[in-house]
Amino acid sequence: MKIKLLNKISPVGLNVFDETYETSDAIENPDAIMVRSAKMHDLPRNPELLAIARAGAGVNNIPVDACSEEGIVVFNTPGANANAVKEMVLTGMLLASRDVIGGVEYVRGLEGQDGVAKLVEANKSNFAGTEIQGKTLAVIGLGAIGVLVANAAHSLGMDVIGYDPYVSVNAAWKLSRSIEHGDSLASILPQADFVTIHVPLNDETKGYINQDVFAMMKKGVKLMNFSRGEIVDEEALLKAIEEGIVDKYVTDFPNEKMVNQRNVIAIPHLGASTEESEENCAVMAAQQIRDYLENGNIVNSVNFPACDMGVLKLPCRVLIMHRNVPKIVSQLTQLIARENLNISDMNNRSRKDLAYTMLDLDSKADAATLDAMRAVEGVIRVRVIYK
Ligand SMILES: NC(=O)c1ccc[n+]([C@@H]2O[C@H](COP(=O)([O-])OP(=O)(O)OC[C@H]3O[C@@H](n4cnc5c(N)ncnc54)[C@H](O)[C@@H]3O)[C@@H](O)[C@H]2O)c1
Ligand SMILES: O=C(O)CC[C@@H](O)C(=O)O
Repeated sequence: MKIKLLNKISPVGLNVFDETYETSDAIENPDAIMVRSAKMHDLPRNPELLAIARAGAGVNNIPVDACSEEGIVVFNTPGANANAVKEMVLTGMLLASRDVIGGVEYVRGLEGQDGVAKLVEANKSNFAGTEIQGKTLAVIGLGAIGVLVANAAHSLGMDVIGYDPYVSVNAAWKLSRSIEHGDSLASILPQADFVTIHVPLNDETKGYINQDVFAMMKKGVKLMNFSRGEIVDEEALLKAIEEGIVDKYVTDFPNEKMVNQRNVIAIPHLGASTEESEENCAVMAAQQIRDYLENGNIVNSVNFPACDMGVLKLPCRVLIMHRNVPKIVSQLTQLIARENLNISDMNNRSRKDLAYTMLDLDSKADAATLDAMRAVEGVIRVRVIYK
């Protein structure tokens, strides 16, 4: 099996692959791709490609809809880098509260001067600020990262309110009971001294923090964006800075416009850049790819349903990706029955308009049966794994 690496992937993750795998950035016609932030929308996809694993959370760099149409499973690694991002958000809030960066630059500028200790005491008030304890933090998006940030901020003495119209049961369980939640942005933003955004970038959230949303915010708010640059409307942001609504904007997504703006602290996308997080993401992504290539199991996909039949023990497993419409499964099983093949076990799962069927057979399926399955209307891809 050939795994193409589109970004630097932690070697600990690559160790998940045994000697039957080849991993490199130079591979052509891969069976699977491992990627971090590389933009894949304009890259060609070879017909053999079965899976793309995003060693991270955001999948906006991957053409997910096109992959679904081509029967390519897209995985991500939910939660694997959440702690790293949480720590960076806390750093961002502290950097926005006192001018630590300006202060450090000031001290550097004193090189070669006499009386440095006296000078810093005379000028330190230029870099003083406020504490985060006792302030109110609004968390937009209570997923893997939002929950960790909310709980950590609460334990540092902040009052925390959150908003997430699609919050999962799992995330809700993890959220500290002291954290309030609102039913709209308007219900959480007016009282917040700090706002932090933890939502995916998609059609709904592009430009989410716009002029109307800035108008809901308290004057002097400090805004953290460790999600994606495009979630914040930059024109509206610059206006909000000008008007004193936003006191500091801390972003992990610098661009040409943001590199040197007043009151903007731009960090070079370091949210997930820790040894621990890179290892966690790479290991999880590699394990998911291996399980899919070797057993056809789908865990943590963002386009196909979760479907897991464990390690393949029978002679043959047929994997069918298809539309979630009536009569497909019955047609597939009839084709198997026609050849007198026995289905020992099966699983069928759906997600929106896509479905996935796994069939464990007591003997090998012949090429003609597999081709007949491929010809069923609504079938996207048929793959077979032999033991
Ligand atoms: N800076 C970095 O290095 C870094 C690292 C990891 C993730 N991220 C970004 O952070 C995002 C969130 O990561 P996560 O691991 O917490 O993902 P997640 O899927 O666990 O959580 C996202 C949450 O946002 C919520 N949400 C979706 N639309 C919303 C809306 N319109 N309003 C409010 N909430 C909404 C979802 O219900 C979900 O609970 C990722 O999609 C990625 O873009 C950045
Ligand atoms: O891979 C990275 O360094 C960043 C990952 C991050 O943006 C994510 O969405 O998980």
